[in-house]
Amino acid sequence: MSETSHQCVIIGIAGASASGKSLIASTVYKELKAKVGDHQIGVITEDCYYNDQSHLTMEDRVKTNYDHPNALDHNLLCDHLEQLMKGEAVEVPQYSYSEHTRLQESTTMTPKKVIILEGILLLTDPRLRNIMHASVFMDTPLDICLLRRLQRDVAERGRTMESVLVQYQKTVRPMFMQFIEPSKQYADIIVPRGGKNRIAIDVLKAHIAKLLRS
Ligand SMILES: Nc1ncnc2c1ncn2[C@@H]1O[C@H](COP(=O)(O)OP(=O)(O)O)[C@@H](O)[C@H]1O
Ligand SMILES: Nc1ccn([C@@H]2O[C@H](COP(=O)(O)O)[C@@H](O)[C@H]2O)c(=O)n1
Repeated sequence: MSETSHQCVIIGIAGASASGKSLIASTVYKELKAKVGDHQIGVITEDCYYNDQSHLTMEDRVKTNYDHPNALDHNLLCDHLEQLMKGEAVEVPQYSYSEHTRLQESTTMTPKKVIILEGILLLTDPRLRNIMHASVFMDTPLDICLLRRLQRDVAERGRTMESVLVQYQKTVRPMFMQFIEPSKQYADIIVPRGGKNRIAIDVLKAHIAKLLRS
């Protein structure tokens, strides 16, 4: 746990792709928002900070390793979190998984008391670990993650089944082994089974509710 937070507390949720990070973050957010309002709590997704690749051909964009830390602009993410902690609003980029580029539009994030930050490589970066007040690792078995990613990427991210399987073997699984799994050691809480783990949701809600009262 870091002592650097001022007006805003950051809770990080990391883990494999399709391990349930977005689902648990959005469930905690929606259930707390209903009680405290959305001026107190927000969610930021690390995926919004993928490097813009509009200067590359589609062929080169498809070949990119999106599971390596170099694919992400953590400098911008750290700058934004520091601004939020100082009480300043930021423009969070929007990302297109089908085009592999940043969109022209961004989303304004006003300062919040608590920000839930979710993403695969968050705990690999010491700067982000230091900013976090608490961290969670979604420890869902990889075969379940692959099944869920396959369904989600075909339904929602404009992918074919074959492209998901090729990418999984080439980069997703190897990068998980090299970077993401070893970062589990830095988590305060390890959540098994995925984004519907009710006890984990309630523990996170109780922790955040306590922070909001303080
Ligand atoms: N425990 C669970 N049971 C059933 N489906 C789940 C569970 N956890 C996550 N999912 C589903 O799996 C898919 C991937 O989850 P998501 O939260 O998007 O993962 P991540 O953000 O880690 O990539 C989504 O369609 C989500 O609804
Ligand atoms: N252009 C992109 C950018 C990212 N990905 C994949 O997204 C995964 C991370 O997002 P999750 O919501 O699944 O955590 C990551 O594993 C990248 O492979 C992509 O396919 N294309």
